[in-house]
Amino acid sequence: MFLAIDAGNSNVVFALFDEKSGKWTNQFRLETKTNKLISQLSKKVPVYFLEHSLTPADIVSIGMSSVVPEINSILIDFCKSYFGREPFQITEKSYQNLPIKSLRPQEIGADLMCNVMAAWDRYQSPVIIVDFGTALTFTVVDEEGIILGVNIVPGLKTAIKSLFINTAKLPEVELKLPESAIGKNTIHAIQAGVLYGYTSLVKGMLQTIRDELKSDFKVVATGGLSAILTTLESDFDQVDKNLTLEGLRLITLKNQIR
Ligand SMILES: Nc1ncnc2c1ncn2[C@@H]1O[C@H](COP(=O)(O)OP(=O)(O)O)[C@@H](O)[C@H]1O
Ligand SMILES: CC(C)(COP(=O)(O)O)[C@@H](O)C(=O)NCCC(=O)O
Ligand SMILES: [K+]
Repeated sequence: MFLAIDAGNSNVVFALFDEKSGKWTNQFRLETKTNKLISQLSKKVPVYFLEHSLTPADIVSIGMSSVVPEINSILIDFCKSYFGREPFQITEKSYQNLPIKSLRPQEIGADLMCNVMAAWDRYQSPVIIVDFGTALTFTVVDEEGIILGVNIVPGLKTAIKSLFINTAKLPEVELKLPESAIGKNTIHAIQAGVLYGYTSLVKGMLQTIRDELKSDFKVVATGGLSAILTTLESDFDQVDKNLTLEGLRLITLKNQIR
């Protein structure tokens, strides 16, 4: 089995791909927070494997995408000790023989490159990938697979958390779409503001990008929070929570074959 490790700013996702069935069969998340990560890795990964009748020897290849440099060595050391092998780490060097191209390979997040790889593999046409993670990102890819640019705004949870942190009286609220766009109490006010506000942000951003480029794009949504804005269903051609994982697998494969 192939193991994908996708280290984002909130969660490190472990996902297993079974080559026989061609499916992502298992997935679990740990919190990225560095102080907890080492103990979580050594406790939770072996327990997960045991509970799912898996053994470290089932893993024949590991690919890792990280946008959190300070945990890279923790993850690599864990792979060496538990799986007995190093992960293939996605870096700017991994992009040289791909059908997609970034004009700023040292700068773009590895997760965004993975997203582009998977979306390009699927559509091979202009595409915008909207990733609902800690950050909410829009990655714009042209008809030749060249990444035209990335837009970054605070993610939904990040926006809610920042209100809680930066105010005296606002609570941290659940990410839930209220029935009315007009807040009837403080909790609803934040939920309506962030969830309806972000609905308009996403719709508006997609339209602004289309207007600027004077062309149409497929739109693929991904990320842990991609299903929360049900108000956006008609704006996406596809919602695929495994997009980053799939791209991570494809980039690892391309690099291992050479
Ligand atoms: N199935 C889910 N339902 C609700 N929230 C989720 C789910 N999966 C992930 N999340 C939350 O979504 C947020 C973004 O997750 P993710 O896309 O993995 O972010 P990142 O890549 O920045 O770590 C996190 O706060 C995570 O806890
Ligand atoms: C934009 C991001 C913070 C998104 O991270 P995430 O929300 O997945 O944790 C990450 O892709 C990153 O650090 N990128 C570097 C800058 C860039 O992509 O241009
Ligand atoms: K991510």
